[in-house]
Amino acid sequence: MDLRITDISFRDFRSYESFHLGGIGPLTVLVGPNAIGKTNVVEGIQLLTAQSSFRHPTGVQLVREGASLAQLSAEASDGNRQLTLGLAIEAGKRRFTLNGKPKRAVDLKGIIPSVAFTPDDLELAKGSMTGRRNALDGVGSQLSKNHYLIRRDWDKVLRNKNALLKDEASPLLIESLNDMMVTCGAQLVCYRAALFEKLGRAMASHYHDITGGREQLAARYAPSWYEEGRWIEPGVQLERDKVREEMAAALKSQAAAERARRRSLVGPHADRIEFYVEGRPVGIYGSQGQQRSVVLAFKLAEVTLICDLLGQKPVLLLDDVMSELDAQRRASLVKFVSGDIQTFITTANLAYFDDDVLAAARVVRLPME
Ligand SMILES: Nc1ncnc2c1ncn2[C@@H]1O[C@H](COP(=O)(O)OP(=O)(O)OP(=O)(O)O)[C@@H](O)[C@H]1O
Repeated sequence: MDLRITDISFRDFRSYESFHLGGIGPLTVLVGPNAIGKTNVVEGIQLLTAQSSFRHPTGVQLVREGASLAQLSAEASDGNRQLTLGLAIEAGKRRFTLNGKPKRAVDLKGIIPSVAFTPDDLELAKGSMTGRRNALDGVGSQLSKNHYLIRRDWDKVLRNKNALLKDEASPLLIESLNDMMVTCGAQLVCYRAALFEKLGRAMASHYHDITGGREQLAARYAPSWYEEGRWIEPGVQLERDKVREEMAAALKSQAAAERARRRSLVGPHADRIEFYVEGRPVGIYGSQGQQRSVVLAFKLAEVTLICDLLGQKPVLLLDDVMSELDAQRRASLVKFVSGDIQTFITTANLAYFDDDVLAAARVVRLPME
């Protein structure tokens, strides 16, 4: 059996002085009026499981106003094993623990992964490429520590290079960073490409199901140095040495342009990701419904990949998305949820749920008495 959360408690976290939910089963629906703290619960679970929050808060924002230390914990069990994930936030710093022992965030990745789906994710189909790249790396970070670490290293080297370009440092000094850019950048591109190949295939399959087989989705990824319109061919595996060569050549040829624009133009921060529905980019040509189906397919693919690659089902966190989906897409999501994935759903309105879903769920009304 997979690890499942059985119990969560917060102290001085966000709006909660204290919060406890025990005896947690497969499906929990948190219902309550606006601003009552539904999303805060989901965010707490995401912080404990994915060691990050979709809101990207500072440490200070997570601690209840007026308090100095926030404490969060989750008990999980697979029937045999029992473990406790802990997080303390104080003076802006986060300290994670596993069974009371201090751990780095990176060492907890994948123990109980989670997939969050929030209204902000609806931007994935039509919003900026940055959002798509971050979403892809978010998936990769849960699946592999190395992906997480290399993205972190890449961000650091990119920041350094951009600072030099902004300060109009000498070309020699700027170029001295390029070796490091190539080492991290090529590695990240290779990780992304391998992951995207799997994610894209799973997305296409979910999209097919969501649309009842009426429409086809193709997900495409290209490193920043590919010319417009060129994508990595489906099924092709990138070779790291070749990617390194290509990136080094692109850095060389773009060096003057980078100096002129005073920012870095070559590297994973400028990779392109596009979703095509019926052969057209969905962000530009797609209907709202098609865009929502793409995002739903992305999220379901994320769950599928985590199950397949980690052998551990993730916790699914659905924050207020039922109201954003029409009946058919809600049905796809619910069908998936019923497939044994532990799920937490927040909503202001139970009318979005069918009776059989509610019958299978534990409905928690906030504020709790
Ligand atoms: N650090 C903090 N200290 C105290 N209160 C906080 C803190 N951070 C957030 N809050 C409060 O938490 C509340 C928002 O909670 P949350 O986002 O969980 O609401 P929600 O129930 O999901 O609402 P909606 O249905 O509108 O999305 C707000 O009243 C906000 O002021």
